[in-house]
Amino acid sequence: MNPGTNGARLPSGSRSRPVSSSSVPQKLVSAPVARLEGRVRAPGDKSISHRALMFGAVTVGETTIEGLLEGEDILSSAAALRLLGADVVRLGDGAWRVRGVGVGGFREPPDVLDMGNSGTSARLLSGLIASHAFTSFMTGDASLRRRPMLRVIEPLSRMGARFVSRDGGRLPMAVTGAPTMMPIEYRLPVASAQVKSAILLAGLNTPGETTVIEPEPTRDHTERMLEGFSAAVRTRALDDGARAITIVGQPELAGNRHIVVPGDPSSAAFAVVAAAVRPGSDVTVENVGINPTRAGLYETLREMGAALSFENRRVMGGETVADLRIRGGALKGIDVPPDRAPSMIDEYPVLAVAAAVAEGTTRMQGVAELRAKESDRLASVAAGLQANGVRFEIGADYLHVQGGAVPGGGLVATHLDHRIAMSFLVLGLAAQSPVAVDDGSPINTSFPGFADMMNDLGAKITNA
Ligand SMILES: O=C(O)C1=C[C@@H](OP(=O)(O)O)[C@@H](O)[C@H](O)C1
Ligand SMILES: C=C(OP(=O)(O)O)C(=O)O
Repeated sequence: MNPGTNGARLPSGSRSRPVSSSSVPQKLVSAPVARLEGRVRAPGDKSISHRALMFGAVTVGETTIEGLLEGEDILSSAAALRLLGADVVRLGDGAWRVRGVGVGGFREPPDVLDMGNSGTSARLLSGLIASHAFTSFMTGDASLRRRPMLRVIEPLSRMGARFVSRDGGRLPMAVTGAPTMMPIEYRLPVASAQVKSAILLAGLNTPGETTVIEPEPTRDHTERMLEGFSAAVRTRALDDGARAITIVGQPELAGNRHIVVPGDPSSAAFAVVAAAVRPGSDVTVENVGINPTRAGLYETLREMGAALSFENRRVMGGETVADLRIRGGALKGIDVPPDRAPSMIDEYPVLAVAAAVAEGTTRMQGVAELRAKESDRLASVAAGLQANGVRFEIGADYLHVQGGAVPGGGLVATHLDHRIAMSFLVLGLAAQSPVAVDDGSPINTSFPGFADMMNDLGAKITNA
Protein backbone atom coordinates (compact mmCIF):
# COMPACT_ATOMS: atom_id res chain seq x y z
CA MET A 1 0.00 0.00 0.00
CA ASN A 2 1.20 3.47 -0.75
CA PRO A 3 1.47 5.47 2.48
CA GLY A 4 1.31 8.80 0.68
CA THR A 5 -2.16 8.41 -0.71
CA ASN A 6 -3.71 5.98 1.74
CA GLY A 7 -6.42 7.61 3.78
CA ALA A 8 -6.71 10.84 1.75
CA ARG A 9 -10.40 11.40 1.21
CA LEU A 10 -11.65 13.78 -1.39
CA PRO A 11 -15.15 15.14 -1.26
CA SER A 12 -17.65 14.41 -3.95
CA GLY A 13 -20.50 16.78 -4.70
CA SER A 14 -21.98 18.32 -1.61
CA ARG A 15 -21.68 15.31 0.71
CA SER A 16 -20.27 16.23 4.10
CA ARG A 17 -17.14 14.39 5.17
CA PRO A 18 -16.98 11.62 7.76
CA VAL A 19 -15.52 12.62 11.15
CA SER A 20 -11.76 12.42 11.11
CA SER A 21 -11.59 10.56 14.43
CA SER A 22 -12.60 7.49 12.42
CA SER A 23 -9.17 7.50 10.68
CA VAL A 24 -7.37 4.18 11.07
CA PRO A 25 -3.94 4.51 12.80
CA GLN A 26 -1.17 3.93 10.33
CA LYS A 27 2.36 3.12 11.52
CA LEU A 28 5.07 4.44 9.19
CA VAL A 29 8.84 4.04 9.17
CA SER A 30 11.58 6.16 7.63
CA ALA A 31 14.96 4.57 6.88
CA PRO A 32 18.30 6.40 6.61
CA VAL A 33 19.30 7.57 3.11
CA ALA A 34 22.52 9.15 1.82
CA ARG A 35 21.11 12.13 -0.06
CA LEU A 36 17.98 13.63 -1.60
CA GLU A 37 17.66 15.11 -5.05
CA GLY A 38 14.96 16.50 -7.34
CA ARG A 39 12.30 19.14 -7.94
CA VAL A 40 8.91 18.91 -6.25
CA ARG A 41 5.91 21.15 -5.64
CA ALA A 42 4.55 21.86 -2.20
CA PRO A 43 0.79 21.42 -1.66
CA GLY A 44 -1.43 24.50 -1.43
CA ASP A 45 -1.11 26.74 1.59
CA LYS A 46 -3.40 25.56 4.39
CA SER A 47 -4.03 29.00 5.92
CA ILE A 48 -4.81 30.57 2.55
CA SER A 49 -6.99 27.62 1.48
CA HIS A 50 -9.21 27.92 4.59
CA ARG A 51 -9.58 31.64 4.01
CA ALA A 52 -10.33 31.30 0.29
CA LEU A 53 -13.28 29.00 1.05
CA MET A 54 -14.54 31.03 4.01
CA PHE A 55 -14.32 34.44 2.38
CA GLY A 56 -15.85 33.06 -0.81
CA ALA A 57 -18.73 31.77 1.35
CA VAL A 58 -19.58 35.26 2.66
CA THR A 59 -19.36 36.91 -0.74
CA VAL A 60 -22.27 37.41 -3.09
CA GLY A 61 -21.24 35.83 -6.37
CA GLU A 62 -18.82 33.15 -7.39
CA THR A 63 -15.26 32.63 -6.17
CA THR A 64 -13.05 30.22 -8.07
CA ILE A 65 -9.96 28.77 -6.45
CA GLU A 66 -6.93 27.12 -8.00
CA GLY A 67 -4.36 25.08 -6.08
CA LEU A 68 -6.58 24.60 -2.99
CA LEU A 69 -5.08 22.24 -0.42
CA GLU A 70 -7.28 19.14 -0.35
CA GLY A 71 -6.24 18.06 3.13
CA GLU A 72 -8.72 16.97 5.78
CA ASP A 73 -8.53 20.31 7.64
CA ILE A 74 -9.70 22.16 4.55
CA LEU A 75 -12.41 19.57 3.91
CA SER A 76 -13.65 20.27 7.45
CA SER A 77 -14.02 23.95 6.61
CA ALA A 78 -15.74 23.11 3.31
CA ALA A 79 -18.24 20.77 5.01
CA ALA A 80 -19.08 23.35 7.69
CA LEU A 81 -19.58 26.10 5.12
CA ARG A 82 -22.01 23.84 3.23
CA LEU A 83 -23.98 23.26 6.43
CA LEU A 84 -24.13 27.05 6.83
CA GLY A 85 -25.65 27.37 3.36
CA ALA A 86 -22.75 28.11 1.00
CA ASP A 87 -22.44 26.19 -2.24
CA VAL A 88 -18.91 24.72 -2.18
CA VAL A 89 -17.99 22.42 -5.05
CA ARG A 90 -14.82 20.64 -6.10
CA LEU A 91 -14.39 20.99 -9.86
CA GLY A 92 -11.13 19.04 -10.23
CA ASP A 93 -7.63 18.67 -8.84
CA GLY A 94 -7.28 21.69 -6.50
CA ALA A 95 -9.94 23.59 -8.48
CA TRP A 96 -12.96 24.65 -6.44
CA ARG A 97 -15.93 26.96 -6.81
CA VAL A 98 -17.78 28.72 -4.01
CA ARG A 99 -21.11 30.46 -4.41
CA GLY A 100 -21.42 32.63 -1.34
CA VAL A 101 -24.38 33.76 0.72
CA GLY A 102 -23.14 37.32 1.36
CA VAL A 103 -22.00 38.92 4.63
CA GLY A 104 -24.47 37.92 7.38
CA GLY A 105 -26.25 35.43 5.09
CA PHE A 106 -25.54 32.06 6.77
CA ARG A 107 -28.49 29.85 7.76
CA GLU A 108 -28.82 27.81 10.95
CA PRO A 109 -26.73 24.67 10.37
CA PRO A 110 -28.91 21.52 10.46
CA ASP A 111 -26.12 19.46 12.03
CA VAL A 112 -23.07 19.76 14.30
CA LEU A 113 -20.11 21.59 12.75
CA ASP A 114 -17.35 18.98 12.99
CA MET A 115 -14.01 20.74 12.70
CA GLY A 116 -12.03 17.48 12.78
CA ASN A 117 -8.41 18.23 13.70
CA SER A 118 -8.45 21.85 12.56
CA GLY A 119 -7.94 24.75 14.97
CA THR A 120 -8.08 27.23 12.09
CA SER A 121 -11.55 26.01 11.04
CA ALA A 122 -12.89 26.14 14.60
CA ARG A 123 -11.58 29.59 15.46
CA LEU A 124 -12.16 31.42 12.18
CA LEU A 125 -15.64 29.96 11.77
CA SER A 126 -16.48 30.95 15.37
CA GLY A 127 -15.78 34.53 14.28
CA LEU A 128 -17.88 34.20 11.15
CA ILE A 129 -20.94 32.67 12.84
CA ALA A 130 -20.76 34.94 15.93
CA SER A 131 -22.74 37.63 14.10
CA HIS A 132 -25.60 35.35 13.01
CA ALA A 133 -28.72 35.15 15.17
CA PHE A 134 -28.89 31.37 15.45
CA THR A 135 -27.25 28.65 17.50
CA SER A 136 -24.57 26.34 16.09
CA PHE A 137 -22.92 23.38 17.76
CA MET A 138 -19.24 22.80 17.14
CA THR A 139 -16.97 19.85 17.90
CA GLY A 140 -13.77 18.23 16.69
CA ASP A 141 -11.54 15.19 17.12
CA ALA A 142 -9.88 14.23 20.43
CA SER A 143 -6.98 16.59 19.71
CA LEU A 144 -9.14 19.62 18.90
CA ARG A 145 -11.41 18.98 21.87
CA ARG A 146 -8.38 19.54 24.12
CA ARG A 147 -7.39 22.87 22.54
CA PRO A 148 -8.18 26.27 24.05
CA MET A 149 -11.17 28.14 22.60
CA LEU A 150 -11.40 30.78 25.38
CA ARG A 151 -9.06 32.90 23.32
CA VAL A 152 -11.89 33.41 20.78
CA ILE A 153 -14.82 33.03 23.21
CA GLU A 154 -13.61 35.99 25.26
CA PRO A 155 -13.40 38.70 22.53
CA LEU A 156 -16.42 37.38 20.59
CA SER A 157 -18.50 37.43 23.81
CA ARG A 158 -17.51 41.07 24.29
CA MET A 159 -18.92 41.72 20.83
CA GLY A 160 -22.24 40.14 21.84
CA ALA A 161 -22.10 36.42 20.95
CA ARG A 162 -22.86 33.77 23.59
CA PHE A 163 -20.98 30.52 24.11
CA VAL A 164 -21.58 27.41 26.17
CA SER A 165 -18.49 25.24 26.17
CA ARG A 166 -16.95 22.43 28.17
CA ASP A 167 -14.88 23.41 31.18
CA GLY A 168 -11.96 25.68 30.40
CA GLY A 169 -13.43 26.75 27.06
CA ARG A 170 -13.04 23.42 25.24
CA LEU A 171 -15.12 21.91 22.44
CA PRO A 172 -17.84 20.81 22.02
CA MET A 173 -19.44 24.21 22.35
CA ALA A 174 -22.64 25.97 21.36
CA VAL A 175 -22.40 29.40 19.78
CA THR A 176 -25.40 31.72 19.72
CA GLY A 177 -24.74 34.69 17.52
CA ALA A 178 -25.89 38.24 18.13
CA PRO A 179 -28.13 39.88 15.56
CA THR A 180 -26.28 43.14 16.07
CA MET A 181 -22.68 42.91 17.19
CA MET A 182 -20.74 45.61 19.02
CA PRO A 183 -17.42 46.72 17.59
CA ILE A 184 -14.44 46.38 19.94
CA GLU A 185 -10.80 47.32 20.14
CA TYR A 186 -8.95 44.25 21.35
CA ARG A 187 -5.28 43.71 22.22
CA LEU A 188 -4.27 40.09 21.61
CA PRO A 189 -2.97 38.44 24.80
CA VAL A 190 -1.24 35.72 22.70
CA ALA A 191 0.31 36.11 19.26
CA SER A 192 -2.34 34.33 17.19
CA ALA A 193 -3.44 34.85 13.61
CA GLN A 194 -6.46 32.65 14.32
CA VAL A 195 -7.72 34.92 17.10
CA LYS A 196 -6.94 38.05 15.08
CA SER A 197 -8.83 36.59 12.11
CA ALA A 198 -11.83 35.47 14.19
CA ILE A 199 -12.30 39.02 15.49
CA LEU A 200 -11.82 40.64 12.07
CA LEU A 201 -14.32 38.21 10.51
CA ALA A 202 -16.86 39.01 13.22
CA GLY A 203 -16.10 42.68 12.57
CA LEU A 204 -16.97 42.25 8.91
CA ASN A 205 -20.65 41.89 9.90
CA THR A 206 -20.57 44.46 12.75
CA PRO A 207 -21.59 48.09 12.31
CA GLY A 208 -18.67 50.48 12.80
CA GLU A 209 -14.96 49.74 13.14
CA THR A 210 -13.47 46.70 14.86
CA THR A 211 -9.77 46.87 15.75
CA VAL A 212 -7.31 44.15 16.73
CA ILE A 213 -3.94 45.17 18.17
CA GLU A 214 -1.20 42.62 17.77
CA PRO A 215 1.98 43.15 19.78
CA GLU A 216 3.93 40.91 17.37
CA PRO A 217 3.12 40.45 13.69
CA THR A 218 1.36 37.18 12.88
CA ARG A 219 0.49 35.80 9.44
CA ASP A 220 -1.48 38.43 7.55
CA HIS A 221 -3.35 36.34 4.95
CA THR A 222 -6.74 37.45 6.34
CA GLU A 223 -5.94 41.12 5.87
CA ARG A 224 -4.47 40.59 2.40
CA MET A 225 -7.31 38.45 1.12
CA LEU A 226 -10.07 40.61 2.61
CA GLU A 227 -8.52 43.56 0.77
CA GLY A 228 -8.60 41.44 -2.38
CA PHE A 229 -12.38 41.16 -1.84
CA SER A 230 -12.49 44.99 -1.49
CA ALA A 231 -13.13 45.01 2.26
CA ALA A 232 -12.05 48.17 4.09
CA VAL A 233 -9.06 46.98 6.17
CA ARG A 234 -6.38 49.35 7.56
CA THR A 235 -3.14 48.44 9.27
CA ARG A 236 -1.11 51.02 11.19
CA ALA A 237 2.01 50.87 13.35
CA LEU A 238 1.63 51.98 16.97
CA ASP A 239 4.28 53.81 19.03
CA ASP A 240 5.03 50.73 21.15
CA GLY A 241 5.87 48.67 18.04
CA ALA A 242 2.52 46.84 17.95
CA ARG A 243 0.25 47.05 14.94
CA ALA A 244 -3.45 47.85 14.85
CA ILE A 245 -5.65 46.25 12.21
CA THR A 246 -9.06 47.83 11.70
CA ILE A 247 -11.94 46.49 9.66
CA VAL A 248 -15.01 48.51 8.74
CA GLY A 249 -18.23 46.50 8.97
CA GLN A 250 -19.96 46.34 5.64
CA PRO A 251 -22.97 44.70 4.04
CA GLU A 252 -21.26 43.25 1.00
CA LEU A 253 -17.92 41.89 -0.28
CA ALA A 254 -16.99 42.16 -3.94
CA GLY A 255 -17.60 38.82 -5.64
CA ASN A 256 -16.37 36.96 -8.71
CA ARG A 257 -12.74 36.67 -7.59
CA HIS A 258 -10.26 34.05 -8.75
CA ILE A 259 -7.80 32.96 -6.05
CA VAL A 260 -4.54 31.19 -6.82
CA VAL A 261 -3.23 29.46 -3.70
CA PRO A 262 0.59 29.39 -3.38
CA GLY A 263 2.49 26.40 -2.02
CA ASP A 264 2.61 26.09 1.76
CA PRO A 265 5.94 27.12 3.35
CA SER A 266 5.04 25.03 6.41
CA SER A 267 4.73 21.90 4.23
CA ALA A 268 7.77 22.74 2.06
CA ALA A 269 9.73 22.86 5.32
CA PHE A 270 9.89 19.05 5.54
CA ALA A 271 11.64 18.58 2.18
CA VAL A 272 13.86 21.59 2.84
CA VAL A 273 15.03 20.35 6.25
CA ALA A 274 15.43 16.80 4.91
CA ALA A 275 17.77 18.03 2.17
CA ALA A 276 19.56 20.41 4.54
CA VAL A 277 20.53 17.56 6.89
CA ARG A 278 21.82 15.19 4.18
CA PRO A 279 25.12 16.50 2.77
CA GLY A 280 25.27 16.26 -1.02
CA SER A 281 21.50 16.75 -1.41
CA ASP A 282 20.14 19.17 -3.99
CA VAL A 283 16.37 19.78 -3.80
CA THR A 284 14.12 22.47 -5.22
CA VAL A 285 10.61 22.99 -3.88
CA GLU A 286 8.70 25.05 -6.41
CA ASN A 287 6.09 27.70 -5.90
CA VAL A 288 6.37 28.27 -2.14
CA GLY A 289 4.80 31.28 -0.40
CA ILE A 290 7.52 33.36 1.27
CA ASN A 291 5.35 35.99 2.96
CA PRO A 292 7.67 37.37 5.71
CA THR A 293 5.04 36.54 8.37
CA ARG A 294 5.61 32.85 7.48
CA ALA A 295 9.29 32.65 6.55
CA GLY A 296 11.03 32.50 9.95
CA LEU A 297 12.24 28.92 9.50
CA TYR A 298 14.06 29.81 6.32
CA GLU A 299 15.89 32.69 7.99
CA THR A 300 16.78 30.35 10.86
CA LEU A 301 18.11 27.61 8.58
CA ARG A 302 20.31 30.17 6.84
CA GLU A 303 21.69 31.27 10.22
CA MET A 304 22.45 27.59 10.90
CA GLY A 305 24.55 27.55 7.74
CA ALA A 306 22.11 25.96 5.28
CA ALA A 307 22.72 26.68 1.58
CA LEU A 308 19.22 27.91 0.80
CA SER A 309 18.26 30.23 -2.04
CA PHE A 310 14.97 31.75 -3.18
CA GLU A 311 14.82 31.52 -6.97
CA ASN A 312 12.34 32.89 -9.48
CA ARG A 313 10.60 35.24 -7.02
CA ARG A 314 7.22 36.44 -8.22
CA VAL A 315 3.89 37.73 -6.91
CA MET A 316 0.85 35.46 -7.09
CA GLY A 317 -2.58 36.62 -5.89
CA GLY A 318 -1.17 39.18 -3.46
CA GLU A 319 1.46 36.80 -2.00
CA THR A 320 5.17 36.53 -2.92
CA VAL A 321 6.26 33.05 -3.99
CA ALA A 322 9.63 31.55 -4.95
CA ASP A 323 11.26 28.23 -5.77
CA LEU A 324 13.33 27.17 -2.75
CA ARG A 325 16.64 25.51 -3.62
CA ILE A 326 18.43 23.75 -0.80
CA ARG A 327 21.75 21.96 -0.87
CA GLY A 328 22.73 19.70 2.01
CA GLY A 329 25.78 20.43 4.14
CA ALA A 330 26.94 20.97 7.70
CA LEU A 331 24.58 22.85 10.03
CA LYS A 332 25.48 24.51 13.32
CA GLY A 333 23.31 25.11 16.37
CA ILE A 334 22.11 28.66 17.05
CA ASP A 335 19.94 30.65 19.45
CA VAL A 336 16.56 31.24 17.80
CA PRO A 337 15.23 34.67 18.83
CA PRO A 338 11.85 34.40 20.63
CA ASP A 339 10.34 37.24 18.58
CA ARG A 340 10.69 35.08 15.49
CA ALA A 341 8.24 32.51 16.88
CA PRO A 342 5.03 33.78 15.22
CA SER A 343 6.65 33.62 11.76
CA MET A 344 7.61 29.96 12.20
CA ILE A 345 5.21 28.72 14.86
CA ASP A 346 4.35 25.47 13.05
CA GLU A 347 7.96 24.79 12.05
CA TYR A 348 9.53 24.18 15.49
CA PRO A 349 9.09 20.39 15.37
CA VAL A 350 10.99 20.13 12.09
CA LEU A 351 13.50 22.73 13.27
CA ALA A 352 14.16 20.44 16.24
CA VAL A 353 15.07 17.74 13.70
CA ALA A 354 17.57 20.05 11.98
CA ALA A 355 18.89 20.95 15.44
CA ALA A 356 19.33 17.26 16.34
CA VAL A 357 21.65 16.79 13.35
CA ALA A 358 23.47 20.16 13.61
CA GLU A 359 26.75 20.60 15.42
CA GLY A 360 26.26 22.24 18.82
CA THR A 361 23.18 23.35 20.72
CA THR A 362 20.09 25.05 19.27
CA ARG A 363 18.11 27.05 21.79
CA MET A 364 14.43 27.71 21.05
CA GLN A 365 12.99 30.19 23.54
CA GLY A 366 9.59 31.80 24.14
CA VAL A 367 7.70 28.91 22.57
CA ALA A 368 5.05 28.08 25.22
CA GLU A 369 2.41 28.48 22.49
CA LEU A 370 3.60 25.16 21.04
CA ARG A 371 1.85 23.49 23.97
CA ALA A 372 -1.55 24.61 22.56
CA LYS A 373 -1.28 22.96 19.15
CA GLU A 374 -2.62 19.59 17.86
CA SER A 375 -0.52 18.07 20.63
CA ASP A 376 1.66 19.66 23.30
CA ARG A 377 4.40 20.02 20.72
CA LEU A 378 7.17 20.77 23.22
CA ALA A 379 6.38 17.52 25.05
CA SER A 380 5.83 15.51 21.83
CA VAL A 381 9.10 16.68 20.30
CA ALA A 382 10.99 16.02 23.53
CA ALA A 383 9.57 12.49 23.77
CA GLY A 384 10.47 11.81 20.12
CA LEU A 385 14.03 13.06 20.60
CA GLN A 386 14.35 10.95 23.73
CA ALA A 387 13.17 7.83 21.89
CA ASN A 388 15.85 8.38 19.26
CA GLY A 389 18.80 9.09 21.53
CA VAL A 390 18.96 12.88 21.06
CA ARG A 391 19.86 14.96 24.11
CA PHE A 392 17.77 18.01 25.01
CA GLU A 393 16.62 20.25 27.83
CA ILE A 394 12.97 21.30 28.12
CA GLY A 395 11.21 23.98 30.18
CA ALA A 396 7.79 25.60 30.33
CA ASP A 397 8.56 27.75 27.29
CA TYR A 398 11.86 26.53 25.88
CA LEU A 399 13.55 23.58 24.24
CA HIS A 400 17.32 23.28 23.83
CA VAL A 401 18.48 20.51 21.50
CA GLN A 402 22.01 19.10 21.58
CA GLY A 403 22.98 18.15 18.03
CA GLY A 404 25.31 15.44 16.73
CA ALA A 405 25.05 11.92 15.35
CA VAL A 406 21.45 10.67 15.84
CA PRO A 407 21.15 7.00 16.88
CA GLY A 408 17.48 6.75 15.82
CA GLY A 409 15.71 3.40 16.16
CA GLY A 410 12.82 4.86 18.19
CA LEU A 411 9.05 4.70 17.89
CA VAL A 412 7.48 8.14 18.17
CA ALA A 413 3.93 8.81 19.42
CA THR A 414 2.27 11.38 17.15
CA HIS A 415 -0.78 12.20 19.37
CA LEU A 416 -2.96 13.07 16.33
CA ASP A 417 -0.38 15.68 15.30
CA HIS A 418 0.56 15.76 11.61
CA ARG A 419 3.66 17.89 12.15
CA ILE A 420 5.08 15.51 14.77
CA ALA A 421 4.57 12.60 12.34
CA MET A 422 6.24 14.34 9.39
CA SER A 423 9.10 15.80 11.44
CA PHE A 424 10.17 12.46 12.89
CA LEU A 425 9.94 10.77 9.49
CA VAL A 426 12.44 13.42 8.35
CA LEU A 427 14.64 12.58 11.34
CA GLY A 428 14.67 8.92 10.21
CA LEU A 429 16.40 9.70 6.95
CA ALA A 430 19.31 11.34 8.78
CA ALA A 431 19.58 8.91 11.71
CA GLN A 432 21.75 5.80 12.08
CA SER A 433 18.72 3.48 12.38
CA PRO A 434 15.16 3.86 11.03
CA VAL A 435 12.65 6.01 12.94
CA ALA A 436 9.01 4.90 13.18
CA VAL A 437 5.88 6.90 14.01
CA ASP A 438 2.93 5.13 15.63
CA ASP A 439 0.33 6.89 13.49
CA GLY A 440 0.97 8.74 10.24
CA SER A 441 -2.72 9.13 9.35
CA PRO A 442 -2.91 12.74 10.69
CA ILE A 443 -0.53 13.71 7.87
CA ASN A 444 -3.62 13.79 5.64
CA THR A 445 -4.90 16.83 7.55
CA SER A 446 -2.33 19.11 5.91
CA PHE A 447 -0.21 17.14 3.46
CA PRO A 448 -1.81 14.23 1.58
CA GLY A 449 0.97 12.85 -0.63
CA PHE A 450 3.75 13.71 1.84
CA ALA A 451 5.38 10.26 1.73
CA ASP A 452 5.13 10.06 -2.07
CA MET A 453 6.79 13.45 -2.43
CA MET A 454 9.57 12.60 -0.02
CA ASN A 455 10.12 9.21 -1.65
CA ASP A 456 10.31 10.89 -5.07
CA LEU A 457 13.26 12.83 -3.67
CA GLY A 458 14.96 9.62 -2.47
CA ALA A 459 13.53 9.11 1.02
CA LYS A 460 12.46 5.61 2.16
CA ILE A 461 9.17 6.07 3.97
CA THR A 462 7.04 2.91 4.10
CA ASN A 463 4.26 1.30 6.05
CA ALA A 464 5.65 -0.49 9.07
O1 LIG B 1 -4.28 31.49 11.04
C1 LIG B 1 -3.85 30.39 10.63
O2 LIG B 1 -4.14 29.94 9.51
C2 LIG B 1 -2.94 29.64 11.51
C3 LIG B 1 -2.37 30.26 12.59
C4 LIG B 1 -1.48 29.58 13.54
O3 LIG B 1 -2.23 29.30 14.71
P1 LIG B 1 -2.36 30.36 15.91
O4 LIG B 1 -3.10 31.53 15.47
O5 LIG B 1 -3.14 29.61 16.98
O6 LIG B 1 -0.95 30.66 16.33
C5 LIG B 1 -0.92 28.27 13.00
O7 LIG B 1 -0.36 27.52 14.03
C6 LIG B 1 -1.97 27.46 12.28
O8 LIG B 1 -1.40 26.32 11.69
C7 LIG B 1 -2.64 28.23 11.17
C1 LIG C 1 -1.49 24.30 14.39
C2 LIG C 1 -1.84 23.88 13.18
O1 LIG C 1 -3.10 23.95 12.62
P1 LIG C 1 -4.52 24.24 13.28
O2 LIG C 1 -4.31 25.21 14.41
O3 LIG C 1 -5.34 24.78 12.17
O4 LIG C 1 -5.05 22.92 13.76
C3 LIG C 1 -0.82 23.32 12.27
O5 LIG C 1 -1.17 23.07 11.10
O6 LIG C 1 0.34 23.08 12.67
